This record gives sequence, structure tokens and C-alpha cells, in this order.
Amino acid sequence: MIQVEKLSKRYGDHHAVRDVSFTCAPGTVTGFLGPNGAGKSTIMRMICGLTAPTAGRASVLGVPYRTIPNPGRHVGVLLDAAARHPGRSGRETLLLAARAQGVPDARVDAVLDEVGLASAAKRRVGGYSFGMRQRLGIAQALLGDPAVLILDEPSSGLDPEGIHQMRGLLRGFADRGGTVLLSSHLLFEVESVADRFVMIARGRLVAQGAKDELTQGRSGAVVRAADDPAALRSALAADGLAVREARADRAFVVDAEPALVGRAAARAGVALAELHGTAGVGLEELFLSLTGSPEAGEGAR
Ligand SMILES: Nc1ncnc2c1ncn2[C@@H]1O[C@H](COP(=O)(O)OP(=O)(O)OP(=O)(O)O)[C@@H](O)[C@H]1O
Repeated sequence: MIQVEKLSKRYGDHHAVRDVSFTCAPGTVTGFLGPNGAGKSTIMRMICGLTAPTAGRASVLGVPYRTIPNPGRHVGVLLDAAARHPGRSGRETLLLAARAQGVPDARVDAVLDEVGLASAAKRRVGGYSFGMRQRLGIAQALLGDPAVLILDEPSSGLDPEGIHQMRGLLRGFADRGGTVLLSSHLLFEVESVADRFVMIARGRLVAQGAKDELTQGRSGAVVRAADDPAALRSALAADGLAVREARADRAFVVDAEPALVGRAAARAGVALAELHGTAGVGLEELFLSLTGSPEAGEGAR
């Protein structure tokens, strides 16, 4: 269990995080989404006690992270995959961590195998690709057989096979009762593995919930006039139907059932070239509409 309550962080006048609250339950993977600079890393660092909040608090397994004795046995963390000693091999890196945590040496080979790094275990970390460092970071997070995983952008640098493998690993971890908080600025990296989503933009929580909860109520219709878009718009307005979006192909996205849109057009005698529901309005559209452009995370001053 991870609980974040009204967390805020200010750097001088800069509000990096404002009043963010969410909970991650055991048995679930929470996809933590937001554009670059939205505040995800800052929130994860506050959860792990590495950055002091300006206001609010966070707990892991019911207590502040910093009060957990031998935390690696309870909470696996990957915050900065690059932060590994380049002169040690992957196996040595994990052996040192295992001994510090009181974990048997055999566990090192098990986690190296689990993340697909067994064949490179004896090579120096300095010669690893970024993706291999990510795998090593994930292996280190898993080392103490924790109940909670907090992973900041673990997919970055991984090839498609690595991403697939990591999804399977995290799904299995959650299905065995583990709690996973998994950040990314790319929806596709977390969409298929996450049960719930927490979306952040400009330091604020903009949405949270399961995929169905987030996308329900956003169904509507796409309608395009055969000849006269202005007449169609008037017909929709006459029936009190709101146009959510006017597309470049001259179609309108309307917040209403297709049948209502069709009747409005028929009443006004407007011929249609296209009319269908928007059941496919997905998480991606929601994510983009809530978080805006990639620059949306910047400038939260
Ligand atoms: N130590 C710091 N001092 C000043 N500003 C900071 C500090 N750490 C983060 N920030 C600012 O806080 C904001 C949030 O940054 P953060 O790294 O948490 O975002 P993020 O969502 O993790 O983005 P990314 O995916 O790029 O890592 C940014 O505007 C960043 O510049």
C-alpha cells in the first residue's frame, strides 16, 4: 500500500507539486503518467523520503518510508538507473546490495535471470547500455523480495522485448499481491499492464481511476455533413447538442448519442456523410487532453 496525502513541493517560487493525493492498493499496478517535468519524479522522491515535502505526507505500508528498517526488504525502488558504480559488474553491484540487506547470495542470480541479465552479469556496469542499466535497476529493486515496487520510468531505454518482459514481471508481482507504482511519460508503456492510472500535469493531479472509470461518460458521436457544415452546426445547436471538437476533416465530435445527432440533422434537413459513436475514445485522447503538449509540465510557476 502506498498513500499520498495532499503532497506539495515548492522550489523557491516554483510549485513543482501541488496538493496531490492518491493511493496504490496491494494487487494492483498503478500507471503514474504525466509529461516530462510534470512532477512525477519529485512525488516518487517524496514517497521514498529523499525529498522533503513542503506540505502533505506520504506513507508506504502504513508508515513513512524513512522509518522502515532495512527498507529494501519491503520496498523496491528504482529512481535513477544511471546511478550505479561503473567499475563493478552487475553481479557485484547486486551482491553488495544483497549483503547490505541480509539477502542470500542465491537471490542475486535469481533476479538477474528474472530481468534477462544473467549472460551479462559479469560485465562491468560502465559498459552496459542504458537499457541494461534499467534491467539492473529493476533487478536491484526486486532483490529484497519486497511487497511494494516504486519504479520511475523503468521502461525508458528498454527495447520492445525488454518492455514486454518487464510488463510480465510486474503483472506477476501484482498478481501475487504486490503493490506497484510505475511512472512513464508515455501511455503505451504502462497502458497494458496498469490496473489504475494517476495522471499528473503541471504538478497537479488531473485524473485518477481505472481505465473504464476514466473513459466512461466521454462517449459521444462523430458527425460530418455531406455539403454544409455550418447548417449542421446550427442544427446541433438548435437541439442543444454541444460540439466538443471541430476536426480538420470538417467532422464534429458531439457530446451526445448518435441517434440524437441524427434526429437533429434530419429535422433540419441536413444531409450527412458520416455519423457514428465515439465508443473508441480512449485513454490516449483523455491523457493528451488533460496533460496537453509535452511542454505542459514546464513552467508551473
Ligand atoms: N531540485 C530541484 N530544484 C528546483 N526545481 C526542481 C528540482 N527538482 C525538480 N524540479 C522541478 O520540478 C518540476 C517537476 O520535475 P520532476 O522531475 O518531478 O518531473 P517529472 O514529471 O518526473 O519529469 P521527467 O519525466 O522529465 O523526469 C520541474 O519543473 C523541475 O524542473
